[in-house]
Amino acid sequence: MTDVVSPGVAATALPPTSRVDRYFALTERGTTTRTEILAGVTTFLTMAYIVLVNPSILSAAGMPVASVAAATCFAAAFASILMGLVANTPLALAPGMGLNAYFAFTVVGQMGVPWPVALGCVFISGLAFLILTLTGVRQMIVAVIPPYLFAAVAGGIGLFIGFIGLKNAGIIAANPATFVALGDLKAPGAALALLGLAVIGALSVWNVRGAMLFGIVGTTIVGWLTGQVSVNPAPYDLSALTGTAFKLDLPGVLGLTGTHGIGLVEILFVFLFVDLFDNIGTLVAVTKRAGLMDAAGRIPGLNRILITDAVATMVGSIAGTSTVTSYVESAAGVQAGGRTGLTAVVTGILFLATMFVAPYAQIVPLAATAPALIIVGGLMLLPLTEIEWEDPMAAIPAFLTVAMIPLTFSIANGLAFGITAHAALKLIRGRATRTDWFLFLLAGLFVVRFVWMSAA
Ligand SMILES: Nc1ncnc2[nH]cnc12
Repeated sequence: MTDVVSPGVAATALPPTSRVDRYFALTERGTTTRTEILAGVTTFLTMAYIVLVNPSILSAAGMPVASVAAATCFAAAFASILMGLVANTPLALAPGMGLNAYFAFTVVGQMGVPWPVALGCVFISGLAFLILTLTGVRQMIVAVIPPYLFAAVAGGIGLFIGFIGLKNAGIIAANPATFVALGDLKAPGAALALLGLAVIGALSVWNVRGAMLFGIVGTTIVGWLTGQVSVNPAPYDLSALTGTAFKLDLPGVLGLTGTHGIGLVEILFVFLFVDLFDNIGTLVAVTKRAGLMDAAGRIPGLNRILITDAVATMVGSIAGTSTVTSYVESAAGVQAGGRTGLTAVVTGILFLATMFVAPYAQIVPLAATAPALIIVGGLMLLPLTEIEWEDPMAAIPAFLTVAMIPLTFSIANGLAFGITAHAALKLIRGRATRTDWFLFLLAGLFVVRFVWMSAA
């Protein structure tokens, strides 16, 4: 997969009529400005839930909700507009589900890293992503990871997100005998979340654009009517929007030594690898659906897309949010006819406009964002269908990856189990080759990590 198309190259059958047409190659790709605008609005509606859900997750790390909402809008706007202008692809971006949970619950919650330092880690992982892409090392890494592990990580993250949603809703609860059990469904929060689940589910099966967004807003209104939501009508202070901007602590990252030393390597590794996995998986899914892949199965402008992603992650961390990634929801815009970067630019402009209502994100209760987590989690299971489950060489590492991510509440553990099992089975089956040295290096590091963790 290499960079084969530049934006603005327009070998048209019909002469392009405007500069916009020439820049985005609208006529060449058989689309119009109107179709692209509609597609951009469609993508925005399907992914706008992140403006409410991301702050609700990152607030678990102690980050201010209004500021994270603003940072989410800004990062999504910046990244989507850049993607449209630089890579001319109908791909919108935003802070990714999965890594936001890893950021809040594992890095800050379990490892005790302060959130500004965690933002510093996100910045460095974005920089590393950029360097790996520019030097071609990324291609080498992708080559040693089998496609089924990409799929398994995506599915495992889907279960992880769904698990967090069910837990946030109180639909499941801790149980000393069985670890996890059914929660009290009559509790107000659980009942409200179940209602939200029903509403989003119904809107989704009716193919309503913005099902997720309307479901969250509708659930919040019901929560308000039933006295579960306190709405503070005071006008908001615009300075609240900048509570996370420029707060990243880079020197603090270098200070993560001692007990955090090995943790730092792991944090950077997970941020980097999951961003890489997320992007490649999403790109394949969306460009395939848009018919933008070339005959050899290559993604046009791949390097530009990944460079944009890396820069977006760095800018997002400066604004105050976890890793920014290409959104699989962009497929909705593609379904609506979007074929060029103009679609992404329109989505980005809408995110920019949303920034000014960001402080109201605080009104939305956990019970209203939980149903979105559950449904997004379910949708992220789709890549699991690509795994050859009848082949134990694939099924065993894939299952370990899928199971360990939610059950250990850690993407890192799932990655570690999957990659180690893949390497071990390759060795046992006598299929290891010299070109697999990087795979075995990774697996070796994971084994050292497991030994170190159990000794700690
Ligand atoms: N991590 C992620 N990757 C791709 N699409 C997403 N949509 C929401 N979160 C996503």
